[in-house]
Amino acid sequence: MSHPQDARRPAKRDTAPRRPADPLGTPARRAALRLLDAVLRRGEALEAALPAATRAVHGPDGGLAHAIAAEALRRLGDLDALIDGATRQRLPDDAKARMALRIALAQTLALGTPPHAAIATVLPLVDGGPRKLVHGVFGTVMRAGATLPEAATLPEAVAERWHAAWGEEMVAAAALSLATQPPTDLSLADASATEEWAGRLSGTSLATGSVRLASGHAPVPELPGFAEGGWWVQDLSASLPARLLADVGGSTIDLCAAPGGKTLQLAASGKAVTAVDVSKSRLARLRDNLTRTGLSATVVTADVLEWAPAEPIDAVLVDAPCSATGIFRRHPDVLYRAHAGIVAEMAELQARILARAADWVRPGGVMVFATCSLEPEEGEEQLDAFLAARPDYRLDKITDRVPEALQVAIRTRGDGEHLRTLPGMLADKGGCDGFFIARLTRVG
Ligand SMILES: C[S@@+](CC[C@H](N)C(=O)[O-])C[C@H]1O[C@@H](n2cnc3c(N)ncnc32)[C@H](O)[C@@H]1O
Repeated sequence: MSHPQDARRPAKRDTAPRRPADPLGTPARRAALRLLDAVLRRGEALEAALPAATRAVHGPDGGLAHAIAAEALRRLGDLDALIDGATRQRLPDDAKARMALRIALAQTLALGTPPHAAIATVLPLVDGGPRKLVHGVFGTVMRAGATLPEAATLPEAVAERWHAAWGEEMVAAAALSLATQPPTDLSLADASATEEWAGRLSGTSLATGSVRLASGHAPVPELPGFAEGGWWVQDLSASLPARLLADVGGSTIDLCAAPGGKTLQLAASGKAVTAVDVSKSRLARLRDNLTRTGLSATVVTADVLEWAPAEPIDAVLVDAPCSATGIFRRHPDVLYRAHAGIVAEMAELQARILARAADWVRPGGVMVFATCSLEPEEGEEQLDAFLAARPDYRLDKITDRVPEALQVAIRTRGDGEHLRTLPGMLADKGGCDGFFIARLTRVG
């Protein structure tokens, strides 16, 4: 509604200096800058920051911005070493000039963008600022014929943490896999058709019910079988928790279920599954996945710290929220967000969820606990604390339930076993995500 006095007011002059229109290609780089800023300064997840950061760009530019930001994060340590080697005074970590250089160099050195296109599209990001410096440093790095090392440099804090937990070899394997585009694993709705799907998709199979596609395949929705719901994307490691429940009948609750990779697996094996998650948006993706695959599950939107089933249950899968450092190959942003404080916070939440879920299982029933984390606090130490607090639970032996390709991940603890997948496992076949998984039976 207009104000009655509007007519008498002089029109407000826009005195803010106008930015010249961006040249072609720059909006994608501006969006990449917003993404890096969201992850590195505000600690947001790259995927969560995408909608806001790419709102102003069109068509394939959103995908390009995502690819540039992900590659810059994957290679951040290496790019920064090149930048620091070409500047007399160290640029602050969050300086716009450093961000612009990371974006330009990630494109030329990792994505194959010609240098003149990479720098021309990035310079407008520092208009009215250190344009000359950015141009000069980029030129120096290019003239020196810089290339990226075979293994990526991990953030120092992460390398130290993992060195202390898993040793030098694991850190070297993680650095190598960070530099490599991971393959895509698919879980199949019909495990008996594994060979057929491997053939149709030109993939290989490392385990029944799973097909691996080398990186560089067509976009997922365009692959044969996506529309008809024959499979869904899920790393081989992530398929292990549901495999451990294959022989357990009766009612199964998939706790922290969205977007539903494990719910689909459980439903495909014929189980009556209740999928519980607190996130409405992630559950919407779970519902879409159920519709696409023609599988069914009861879906509950609830906070598991408040919700409880009406009756004792036969099996529960707790795929608990965690730091997600085990999936750094696909989500390199976790390496910059999951600091020690987050790990401790997540470990505490997991302990609370486990304690609740443990009370719902009937004697003789089974609980599987899983996290996609490479932090012992969210795996081995969590299991130790649980077993110390709950003498009514026993850690099961799992060898018979684990596909041969991943038996290398089985570790013994007392009379039982758990799974610890690490970077470096299956390295010659494309590797696997980092997971901790334990199966426990309620004996009391
Ligand atoms: C590791 S992800 C689950 C992945 C899923 N199981 C799959 O296979 O696709 C963890 C999930 O826990 C959910 N979550 C976190 N805190 C929760 C809570 N208090 N109650 C219910 N769900 C929660 C998150 O929304 C997230 O979807």
